Amino acid sequence: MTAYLITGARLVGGEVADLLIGNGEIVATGTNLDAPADATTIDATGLVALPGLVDLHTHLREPGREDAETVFTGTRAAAKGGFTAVFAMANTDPVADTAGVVEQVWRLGRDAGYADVYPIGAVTVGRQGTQLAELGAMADSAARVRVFSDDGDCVWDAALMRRALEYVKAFDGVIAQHAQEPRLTQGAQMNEGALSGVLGLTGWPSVAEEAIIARDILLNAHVGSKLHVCHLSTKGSVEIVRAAKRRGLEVTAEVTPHHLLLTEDLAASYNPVYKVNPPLRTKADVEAVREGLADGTIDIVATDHAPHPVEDKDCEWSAAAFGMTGLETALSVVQHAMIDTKLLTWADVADRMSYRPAAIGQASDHGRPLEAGAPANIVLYDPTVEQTVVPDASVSLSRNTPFEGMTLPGKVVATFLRGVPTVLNGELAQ
Ligand SMILES: NC(=O)N[C@@H](CC(=O)O)C(=O)O
Ligand SMILES: [Zn+2]
Ligand SMILES: [Zn+2]
Repeated sequence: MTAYLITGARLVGGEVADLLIGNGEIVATGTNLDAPADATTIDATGLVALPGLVDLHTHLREPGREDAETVFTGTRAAAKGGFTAVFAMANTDPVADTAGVVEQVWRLGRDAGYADVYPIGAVTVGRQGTQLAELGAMADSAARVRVFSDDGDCVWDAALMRRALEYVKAFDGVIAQHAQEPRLTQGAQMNEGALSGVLGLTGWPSVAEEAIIARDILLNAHVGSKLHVCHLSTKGSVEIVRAAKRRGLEVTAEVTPHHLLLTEDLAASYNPVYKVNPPLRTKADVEAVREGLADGTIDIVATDHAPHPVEDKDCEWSAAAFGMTGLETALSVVQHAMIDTKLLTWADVADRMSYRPAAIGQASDHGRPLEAGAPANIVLYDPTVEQTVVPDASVSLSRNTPFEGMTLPGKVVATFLRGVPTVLNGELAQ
């Protein structure tokens, strides 16, 4: 295994240091390190060194929709975005609701070698919302599932949600909820407000998200388990989570890069690339989720990378699939929305995109400070360059990025997974 000496990197605490990598680990950090003669030196002057990013919410689409993405292509996109671990959502075909399917996804990730894949198990059989899936069998499987979600759909039945929260206590699992009250969002196409009226598109009201979040926080307080809120998108949701945390109630929450940057106005184009669940909201909501992420109310950024093939997006708005890709652009969007606005520091970004998602998902090899003895999961990032987003430059199988044509700051220069480069000089290494 090649040893690497990374020189002159800026660590998240602000200090400039060298990092020596060998045998999959960080051997030493500091200056004038004693590198073996055959070590490959990487000049990281001017680059930020972050712990490998961890995405708690990725759609890899395999099995079933290999025309949109596979574990191989999705983890390549992850590596290009600086991620060393991704949690793969269960809304595949077949649904990841058994030990067999989650083990298959886990193995595909291991064989691809671009990022560690942690399968998320479905909460209910077939994500149908009626009967609990084999949560214990998935937890005990080789994939060691700890995060469960019916994402794409809400676990709407309060009794079932309660039982799921109770059940996962046995193995310290967490239920990640897609908070969407189905009766309030029937046929919903975009954020509900003045604009949805003008555009003639059925609205998805904020209260449909907030009502489920409030209910689940209370349910979880009642049973004493672990609740995680997926892709929180409204000002009211931030206020509910903030109040719950003040009261000492256990809940964690995520926001996507697109909800940190984009607003519902984009729907006026009727271009389905901007159609996503939950929908893009208002400027006030964007400001609130930024503040929530800055003050720790929202724990993490998660991409909700949701690749779709052209035929599912290149159609009339109401017929198009919900979802946007996001792995390759996540760090640049976070720099633009949160660092360049002085709302977060690089140390905060390490916290929101590596330490905390790894802790919530119990990915113990990941989310560790860049110190001697830690697995060498590292991203080297150049915050000084700018790039214009070109969908065809993506290594994902899908092209549905809402950031097309935007010029965003930053570039991932290198990604290391346990000491092996998955990205070098800004390109996939293998
Ligand atoms: N976010 C989306 O708009 N779509 C996701 C499902 C989901 O995350 O709810 C998908 O699987 O395509
Ligand atoms: Zn969802
Ligand atoms: Zn999702």
